Amino acid sequence: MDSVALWCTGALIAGGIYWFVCVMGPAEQKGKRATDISGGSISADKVQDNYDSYWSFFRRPKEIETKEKVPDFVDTFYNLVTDIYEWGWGQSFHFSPSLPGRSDADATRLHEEMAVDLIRASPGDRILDVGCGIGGPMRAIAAHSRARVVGITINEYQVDRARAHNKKVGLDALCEVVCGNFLQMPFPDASFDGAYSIEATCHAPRLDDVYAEVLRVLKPGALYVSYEWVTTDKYRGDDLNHVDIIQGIERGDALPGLRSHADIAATARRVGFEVLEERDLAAPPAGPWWKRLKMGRIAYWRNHMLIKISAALGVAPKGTVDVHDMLFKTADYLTRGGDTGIFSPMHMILCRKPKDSPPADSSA
Ligand SMILES: C=C(CC[C@@H](C)[C@H]1CC[C@H]2C3=CC[C@H]4[C@H](C)[C@@H](O)CC[C@]4(C)[C@H]3CC[C@]12C)C(C)C
Ligand SMILES: C[S@@+](CC[C@H](N)C(=O)[O-])C[C@H]1O[C@@H](n2cnc3c(N)ncnc32)[C@H](O)[C@@H]1O
Repeated sequence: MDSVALWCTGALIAGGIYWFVCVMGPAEQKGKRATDISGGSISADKVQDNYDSYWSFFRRPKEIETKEKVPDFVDTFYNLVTDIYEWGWGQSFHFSPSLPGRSDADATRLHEEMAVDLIRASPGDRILDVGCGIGGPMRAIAAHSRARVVGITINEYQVDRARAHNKKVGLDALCEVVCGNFLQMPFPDASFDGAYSIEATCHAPRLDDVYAEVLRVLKPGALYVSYEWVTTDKYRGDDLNHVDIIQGIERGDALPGLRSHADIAATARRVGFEVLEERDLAAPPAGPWWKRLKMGRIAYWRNHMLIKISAALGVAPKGTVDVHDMLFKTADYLTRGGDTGIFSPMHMILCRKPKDSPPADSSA
């Protein structure tokens, strides 16, 4: 073998090792690899059909999409994206302000701990996580506060992932996960000492419905904090660029319609909460939450190639390439939402259930 051939063989072997160890191996989250990407609870041969039916929700005029259909559409979305999120982002499916000199993992954890500090959870309290994903926030919050956390998600696949992670890190005694709809929760009235929702209630077709359910299951005097996805006061409905960005965010994130920051406190009061504080956690001097999205562009391209190869080899389900492509475009809309300042994923509202709150009307 001459020296050129030897060189090429060496380079190929080194490249292959790099590929498997650095690229296929540790993605954002240890334990998830490109080869593990599935369609959640959807069988591999149905992923493409489900992706197509996800899009049909947006192709029809809004009026004929009833609010009853939204939870199923959201469930389909999370079957399609959960593995890609976990692989490419981590176990917490939300944003956080970037913190100079701190890692993304630290920024994420501090943003989660702030939620549970705001509701003043103590060891032994029973706290509700409304829309818990695969439980990244739940585990950080249980470890930080020693409160018992019960999470609810509409997506069965997320329940399995969350339970597996809880067990793996020895937090299954503090963390419980339930599959259900947060618009009709399977919990008795006044059964929680506090509640939080992190970037989840934006999926509710009517915010009143989820806030009223949270109010029902809280004990009188208990606190609830929510990080809401909203349009800010910079958003102009007559600016075509603004409308394009917001519609792009809605399509790529399974949102039945983004709400204005001005609607959040009004809704909380309407259902019976006292509003203690309201603040956009993305407002200056907070570091840009979208910085992490911008910096990920090279990694997205690498991910795209990996998914294409996996799909071509029949390892990843057909349709995964389209799902990844949709997320790639969504990252751009979200970044534009951040750059223009017309969108915030962390409009924080802190509420209290009044001490003298009457019991929910069970005859209604
Ligand atoms: C709260 C919600 C989800 C917020 C974020 C966790 C996700 C929003 C957009 C997602 C992503 C976009 C680009 C993907 C990239 C192309 C891929 O290679 C790796 C995963 C992404 C980075 C992915 C990760 C999660 C998001 C940032 C919504 C749904 C209400
Ligand atoms: C973007 S994820 C955020 C998850 C989690 N809060 C986190 O930060 O990691 C939104 C979550 O809301 C859940 N969700 C959306 N609509 C729901 C509904 N109607 N009932 C229950 N969960 C719902 C999704 O299943 C998902 O777990």
